[in-house]
Amino acid sequence: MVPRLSNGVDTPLFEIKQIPRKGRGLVARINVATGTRILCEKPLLTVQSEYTTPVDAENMFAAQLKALPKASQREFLSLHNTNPGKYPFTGIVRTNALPCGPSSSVGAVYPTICLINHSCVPNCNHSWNSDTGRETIHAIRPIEAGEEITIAYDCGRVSAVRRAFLKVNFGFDCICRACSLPAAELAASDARRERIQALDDAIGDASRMASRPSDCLRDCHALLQALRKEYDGCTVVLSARAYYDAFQICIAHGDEARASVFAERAYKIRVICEGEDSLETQRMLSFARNPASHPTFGICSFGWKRSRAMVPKGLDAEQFEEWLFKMK
Ligand SMILES: C[S@@+](CC[C@H](N)C(=O)[O-])C[C@H]1O[C@@H](n2cnc3c(N)ncnc32)[C@H](O)[C@@H]1O
Repeated sequence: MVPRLSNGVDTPLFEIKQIPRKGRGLVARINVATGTRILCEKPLLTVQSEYTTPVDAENMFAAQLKALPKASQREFLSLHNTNPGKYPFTGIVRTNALPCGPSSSVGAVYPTICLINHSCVPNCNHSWNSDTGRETIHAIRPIEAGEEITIAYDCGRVSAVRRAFLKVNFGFDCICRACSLPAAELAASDARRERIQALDDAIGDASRMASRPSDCLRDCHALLQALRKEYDGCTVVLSARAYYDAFQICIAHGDEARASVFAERAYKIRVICEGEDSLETQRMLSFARNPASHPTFGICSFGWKRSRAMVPKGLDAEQFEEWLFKMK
């Protein structure tokens, strides 16, 4: 089967194929460039995370399904179910629903996106665009013709944690490239993910940001390096978050110059991972253009006060990074 894209592009980017030990999946038909929007889909069904009883949940899904056109009902019923039995609709939802945003309690089921298998080192990013009410899939590195298209269903913790999460929430044992690494390499990957988590926690400490901003900025630098190594140089949305953290540290201390560079970098990553029409992408662009519009401008101090025009010129790449992250 060769689906056509619904966004006006007439080149079929992928086909649906059987993938060994994973059921169906999407495979690239042609080479796909980083940042390409591969899919953009409306939900078939949306799901609140909490229902009072399993029967309530099943009845709710049945009612939503009944209201759909016949073709959509067939699409929903053809989706994989790791938990068939007494509550078939709930089983399909549990196997397939993706959250509508990173911390949303609402999930959604899609006709084609739900055929994309998981990888702990995915080549695509999935994101919910609340403006358009659609889920989008973007390539976060070049994908070769014949390669499987993958997304991460989880948020990338150490192997034991994410594997347990995938088992409990999606009902499968992950066989992706990262989970199949030899023991020593898996341990190294886990150590990097532990470090990523520890750095992220340290950067999120507001009192440290106020009292030791240079340390926080250096943690952002270390976090970005760890992400690059762990995710094989892919453009991951976690890097956009790290740049936005760096932006917030600088702007809280009055430095519009560094803040504008960090927001510009966060913007460019969001364009790749989510597209120009994502609200978060647009938010980063507005901060790149006017960092002082951020509500925390100067909230900690004006100790780093520097206008946007004071971004240094004529430095080589290494010198610029040293300036940007206050390495000296
Ligand atoms: C959302 S569905 C993806 C499409 C599915 N393969 C199909 O045939 O319709 C999720 C299911 O795909 C399989 N799957 C996805 N990613 C996998 C992975 N990394 N390792 C093993 N199985 C995977 C599991 O059976 C999982 O429950």
